[in-house]
Amino acid sequence: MTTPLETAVAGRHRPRGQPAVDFRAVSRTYAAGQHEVRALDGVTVAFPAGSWTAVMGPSGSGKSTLLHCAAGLERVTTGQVLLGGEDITTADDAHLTALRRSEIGFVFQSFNLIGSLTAEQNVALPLRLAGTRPSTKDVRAVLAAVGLDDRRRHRPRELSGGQQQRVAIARAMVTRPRVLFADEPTGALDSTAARKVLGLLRDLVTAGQSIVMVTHDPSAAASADSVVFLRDGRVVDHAVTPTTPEVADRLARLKA
Ligand SMILES: Nc1ncnc2c1ncn2[C@@H]1O[C@H](COP(=O)(O)OP(=O)(O)OP(=O)(O)O)[C@@H](O)[C@H]1O
Repeated sequence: MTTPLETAVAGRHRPRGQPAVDFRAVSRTYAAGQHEVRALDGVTVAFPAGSWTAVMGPSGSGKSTLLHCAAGLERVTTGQVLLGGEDITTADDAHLTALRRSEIGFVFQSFNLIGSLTAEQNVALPLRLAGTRPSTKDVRAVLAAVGLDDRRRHRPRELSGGQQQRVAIARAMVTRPRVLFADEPTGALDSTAARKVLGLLRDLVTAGQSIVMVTHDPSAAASADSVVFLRDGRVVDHAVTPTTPEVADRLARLKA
């Protein structure tokens, strides 16, 4: 029998051997007065499909920039970013917008739900923005998949932080994205709610979803399949299924 989570993930982007996101010699610089800040400095890294990768590093190491470049929210200065094998660095703005709507889901630390809309209406929003008439069945299925079927008429203020983040994950998943990007998804949650959100992300990966997550929290990173460490805009370390103390230790060494 297909579980609600498997239905939410769908077979559209099941792993086909190629990375979900592939960075090839990517640099991103920003002008800062007379100077130039090199937020990403020749990053070559592949984020495997059907896998959950955490990105860690000291403050200012380029984590958010990497996530934004991967999700097509920001353009790279040099190098290539391939999303499901397609080079998005050459895409024009219209194509990039279309890709963002259909191929990418984004979850933020602060949930970013619309306060005047119910959970159901928030989840339906990406479909409306994409010009599709949302099917009540699809919206309910994805809310059921995150365990919030009984909260669909609630507005964000009537939900706990953890429930709001699960609505945000449902909203990101409703378009069945190739990659789910998460920027500190547990940063605003207490440890119980954080564990539940991390458990949900694990269930999504088990159902075939690709996830790239930025976090400062070693225990959140240890929930992922692998961890990529950045320092000064460069990939400097990589760990596969590390424990929380191993992640904390490697991070401490980067900050030393
Ligand atoms: N729009 C911008 N204009 C100028 N400099 C920027 C801009 N965005 C980021 N930077 C700089 O690029 C570098 C990397 O920033 P980024 O936000 O990617 O780091 P981060 O690892 O996500 O940091 P944090 O953990 O503090 O969120 C920093 O030096 C930052 O000041």
